[in-house]
Amino acid sequence: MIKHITIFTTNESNTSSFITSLLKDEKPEEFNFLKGIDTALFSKSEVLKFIKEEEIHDIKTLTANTMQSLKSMSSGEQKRVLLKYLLDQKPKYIILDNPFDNLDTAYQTKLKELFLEISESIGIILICNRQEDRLPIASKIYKLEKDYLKHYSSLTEYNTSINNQTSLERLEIPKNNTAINYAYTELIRFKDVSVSFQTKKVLHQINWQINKGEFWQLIGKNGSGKTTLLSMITGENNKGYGQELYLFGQKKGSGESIWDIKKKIGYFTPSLTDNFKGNHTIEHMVLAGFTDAIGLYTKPTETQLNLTNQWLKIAGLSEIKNKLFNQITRGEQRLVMLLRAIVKQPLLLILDEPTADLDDNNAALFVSLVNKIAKSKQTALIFVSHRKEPNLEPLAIIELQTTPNGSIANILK
Ligand SMILES: Nc1ncnc2c1ncn2[C@@H]1O[C@H](COP(=O)(O)OP(=O)(O)OP(=O)(O)O)[C@@H](O)[C@H]1O
Repeated sequence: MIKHITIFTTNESNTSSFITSLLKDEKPEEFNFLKGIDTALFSKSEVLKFIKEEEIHDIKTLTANTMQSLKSMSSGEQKRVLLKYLLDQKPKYIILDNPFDNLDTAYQTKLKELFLEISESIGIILICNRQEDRLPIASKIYKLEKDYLKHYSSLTEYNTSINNQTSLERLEIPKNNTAINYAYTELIRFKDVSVSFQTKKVLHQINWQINKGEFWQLIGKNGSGKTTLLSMITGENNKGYGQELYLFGQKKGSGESIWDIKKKIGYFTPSLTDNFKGNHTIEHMVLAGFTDAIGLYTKPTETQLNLTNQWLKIAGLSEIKNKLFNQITRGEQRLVMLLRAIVKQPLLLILDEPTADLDDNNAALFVSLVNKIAKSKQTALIFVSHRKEPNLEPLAIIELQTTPNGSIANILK
């Protein structure tokens, strides 16, 4: 008989080593039934494996039917081609590692239906750290506590075991008197900006103005152009040349320095965490945000030390500030990276799917810190997310809506 299993994880769980153990010959006892059985893995790490294979060995497995490279696909598109490939292999079991992360809500709904449909013939081992991601098919429920699997007899029993701790200390956001002095209201302005890649039209006549201290949420389906839009602000994309794109008052391509722009922007996306080997202390990681360096190479000023410690206190990380980055949990790492991006008090802070792969508790903590930063009005924010994060309080929403000519922008306030 096919088994369907749900394993709830938190950011304290050793999820990746647990998944590796499921695929090895020596499995946790409860999973011995997988021995010798074809088992597929649907996860972000598998996408990365195929990207590497394509880049290093020029092997196009997931993208065999397209000219486009896997790396240049949007994160949602990458997950779609991976799932199609895996299901074509007709596995007996499939491990779904946080399958709904990075996917738009319409596709999440479609996927849930698909998983229910395939569950007739394929066993599903769902690993998820958000409650809303569970599927109504599990015959067994576990929670992975570090490396230990704890069994629950029902979902109700699991639910009552969770303790929610979501508030941050009621402390004031520190003000950095050495932050960039900027006298104007307008930070960024797109006027009828369009972008295409070869024949693919991605953005169509975008009009969007971001003013000082505003809190924006950016939403839109997978592939609608959110990352492309952000990359035009951060300077990683030169499609803005010759168009009416104004970054901090300067027209794109009018001789502005990319370093000057970067100084005014804080940027965070979860994959940035991978750039850090983790052998710096938390305090040093945050301090290094003043210079955007990986480690701390210059002696910090008294003001920088002071600000860093105030931020650590707000995020509740003061007591562990001397721990190494690789010794703390994923949720704590995420908060540290947020502090690192905010500590210099940039004019604009971009958070690209910052809560992906956080558990409910840590996502709520992260969101409450973001709301706090937004309320201080010292920094404008753009928060990209597919999930409806409860309690997120943006001032306005910009939605990219796909059309055959590329996505148009709808401003929802
Ligand atoms: N260098 C490139 N070459 C070809 N197509 C590209 C390139 N970069 C992006 N695209 C395409 O542009 C479209 C927009 O991609 P983008 O990553 O901006 O979407 P997104 O809204 O961020 O998606 P997601 O929510 O899935 O992350 C996608 O269809 C993508 O495949």
